[in-house]
Amino acid sequence: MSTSKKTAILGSGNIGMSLAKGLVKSDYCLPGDITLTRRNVQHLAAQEQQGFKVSDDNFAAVADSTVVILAVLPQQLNILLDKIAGAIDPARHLVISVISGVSCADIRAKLGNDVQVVRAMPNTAIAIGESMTCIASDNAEAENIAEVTKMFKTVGEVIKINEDLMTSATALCACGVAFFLRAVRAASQGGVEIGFHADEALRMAAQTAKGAASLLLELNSHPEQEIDKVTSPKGCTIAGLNEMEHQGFSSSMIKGIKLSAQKAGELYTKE
Ligand SMILES: NC(=O)C1=CN([C@@H]2O[C@H](COP(=O)(O)OP(=O)(O)OC[C@H]3O[C@@H](n4cnc5c(N)ncnc54)[C@H](OP(=O)(O)O)[C@@H]3O)[C@@H](O)[C@H]2O)C=CC1
Ligand SMILES: O=C(O)[C@@H]1CCC=N1
Repeated sequence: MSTSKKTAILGSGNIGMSLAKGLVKSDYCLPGDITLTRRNVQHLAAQEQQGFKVSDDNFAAVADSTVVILAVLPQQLNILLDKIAGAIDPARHLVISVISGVSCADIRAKLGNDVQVVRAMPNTAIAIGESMTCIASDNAEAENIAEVTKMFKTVGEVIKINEDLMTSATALCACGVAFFLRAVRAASQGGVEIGFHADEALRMAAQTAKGAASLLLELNSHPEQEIDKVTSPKGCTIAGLNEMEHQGFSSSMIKGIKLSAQKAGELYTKE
């Protein structure tokens, strides 16, 4: 990949914008290095004010870039690929796709067999540099994989996985943000029931969740190891925890993740 940071983010919705914000916040590149596209370009006025280039012309955005990030919905992809195919130069462009359920081979089938494609599965915490991003490719050169890893490492953690695990990564890490947020919301609702105002309950639940996750990451320990330290014999933690398990807490999380992974693999229809 060229050392140029000129990047086109095609499809600047929730994840495309989160990525753009994160890359600029981490000083990976400048707003002016990034062209954001969407069809309703009027919604990008604020980003234009911040120095990003904005456009509804995907072909021109690709022609002006070396890195092309695909960030539209799976059902919007084929129309987009048909539009940009003529602007892609395999010798110049690296294509990165964050789209769920679409393989590198699916993208090459539309853009040409020589195009190097890397799939990346970030999550919305990328906007604040806290993403868990999984990357995979079946044909990109080591140098390009290294550059994509560097890019996403500026905005969180990166793991390289086999492409056949990308739909699983989508469920666990990308959808996972929503799953953990719902858990935090539920905890805060419990907090209101036992006496706290909603705003303080939410703050308390969120910081507690952050601390719990940090224990695992910083001590490299297992959840049950840390849980054992909290559950005093005959105490209130084990009483609450066991009641949650009787109500299916772990089971519902596991079943939800399995269904999400299955659905992630069914989002794209080849044409
Ligand atoms: N949201 C998330 O947390 C994550 C999402 N993903 C994946 O990222 C992709 C986008 O998801 P998400 O951001 O949630 O969806 P959004 O609907 O928020 O974003 C999609 C964007 O694409 C734009 N768009 C649609 N068609 C075109 C086109 N032809 N040219 C340019 N822009 C276009 C839309 O704007 P307009 O209608 O104005 O064109 C919209 O802003 C999906 O494939 C999803 O699987 C991956 C990881 C995490
Ligand atoms: O809900 C979705 O389909 C996308 C993919 C991962 C996160 N959001």
